[in-house]
Amino acid sequence: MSGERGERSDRSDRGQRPSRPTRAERNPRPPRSNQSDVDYVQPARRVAYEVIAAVRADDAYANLLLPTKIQRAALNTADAALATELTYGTLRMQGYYDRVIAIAANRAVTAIDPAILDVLRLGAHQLLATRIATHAAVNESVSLAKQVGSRSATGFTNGVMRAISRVSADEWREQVVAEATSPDDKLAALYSHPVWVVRAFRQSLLAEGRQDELEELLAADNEAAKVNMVALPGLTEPGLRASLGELDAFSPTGFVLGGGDPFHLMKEHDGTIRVQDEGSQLAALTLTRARPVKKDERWLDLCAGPGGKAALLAAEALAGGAFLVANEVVPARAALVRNALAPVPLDVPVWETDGTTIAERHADTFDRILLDAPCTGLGALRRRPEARWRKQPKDVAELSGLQSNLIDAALSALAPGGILAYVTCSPHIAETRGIVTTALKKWGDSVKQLDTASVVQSLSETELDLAGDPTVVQLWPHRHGTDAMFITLIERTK
Ligand SMILES: C[S@@+](CC[C@H](N)C(=O)[O-])C[C@H]1O[C@@H](n2cnc3c(N)ncnc32)[C@H](O)[C@@H]1O
Repeated sequence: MSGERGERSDRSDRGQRPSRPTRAERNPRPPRSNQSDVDYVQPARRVAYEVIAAVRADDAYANLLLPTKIQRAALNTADAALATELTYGTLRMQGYYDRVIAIAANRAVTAIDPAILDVLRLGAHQLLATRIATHAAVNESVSLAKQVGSRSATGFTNGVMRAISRVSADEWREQVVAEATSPDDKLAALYSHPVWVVRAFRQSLLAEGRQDELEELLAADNEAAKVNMVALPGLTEPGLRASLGELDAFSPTGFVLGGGDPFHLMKEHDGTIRVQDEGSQLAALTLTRARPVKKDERWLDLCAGPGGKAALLAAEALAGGAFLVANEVVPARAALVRNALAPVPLDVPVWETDGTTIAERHADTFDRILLDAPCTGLGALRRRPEARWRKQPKDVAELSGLQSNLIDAALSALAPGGILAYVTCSPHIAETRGIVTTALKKWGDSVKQLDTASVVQSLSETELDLAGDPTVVQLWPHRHGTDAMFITLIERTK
């Protein structure tokens, strides 16, 4: 598609470091009353396009870049919601839309100019998953193509968009399924996940005897996550959660925000309420409430950045009379931990050491350790729309080496009788049960797994539907409405 690789408009954004406004932002086109004006791109669509392009070209994170773009473009509430839906919807369903585009364009998507492919992905989303009028979706996609591609790209975009619009969403699903190369490829296509992720999820569900839930799980990843918040226990009024939203089904500290800007609320309450997934709250509380806290216990959050769980641990340590240390190897993330801890009136040192070396100076020291391990994040795909396309099987292999070293270090740093909570926001077997099995083998009768399911059930507001071996708890978006957090408690016996 050489003719489409022409001059691009100013795409100076660099994703994670949004700094200079783009030319379009500096000189926004005023809305025109003439709908047939093919140059006009509605600001919400432009913002969505710019984020999608920055995610592809600059490895930007949509959840960080989008709010900045929305603010710069001064979008009103309705347009901000539209830009968010278009961005997240397009990025999540990118794998599916690429299959549709390949059929409609009669060429592999790898043969399409990436900037034009972004235009087509955004256009396909509008045609197949929104109520946006066909003419608006087609015309504005062509306008965008004109601005980011060459003259011939305009005709190409027009042709592909019209081809997509001629067939209903249901018929497209049939065509895409007909081209799938295997049953797993069919699931990957329909639910827009990479095949290796589909297989990894099946393995995780299989470990619980719940493999029949696979399609439900894949579908749940494509739903927008609710805004879940934590109210730090002991630092907020008991009735606050109910006054701000709906109480969480399981977490005794959480609620689903009823409306309004969560960050504004967070400021208003001096950081004692903050955005936090319900599963993350359960993970932190599983450690702090596994058994009654004795005064002066020593706690460690080994991989604390950006500090969401550290803040909850600190509130619980304050209530129980324990000491807490937080550790985070990346200095910028350690700064975020300090910010997260600021609302809790407890002196929490924040160390910046490599967690794998923690036992060199602090062996046999801590009564409770949270190891919320660096992981692929495959359990949080609802909230990180592009993550599924960015992660690769090799990431699992790399991370599992680090996870094994961290769990060993954490077990060495536990005092005899102390408890480790090993947690990941990934359900991948290699990052969860695999890591734990290896550590248990290595440590023999010096450690034992605890009945983690009983601990989680005992602190939960209502009973959770948990399956399989009770020494591990796997939460799921489709079953619990949480991220797919994995939690297990291990006690050091000697
Ligand atoms: C899953 S995140 C922790 C999330 C955190 N518990 C929270 O709730 O906000 C894992 C963290 O581990 C950090 N990390 C990675 N390797 C590490 C190491 N060797 N030692 C300590 N921290 C590490 C990462 O920078 C990342 O901030």
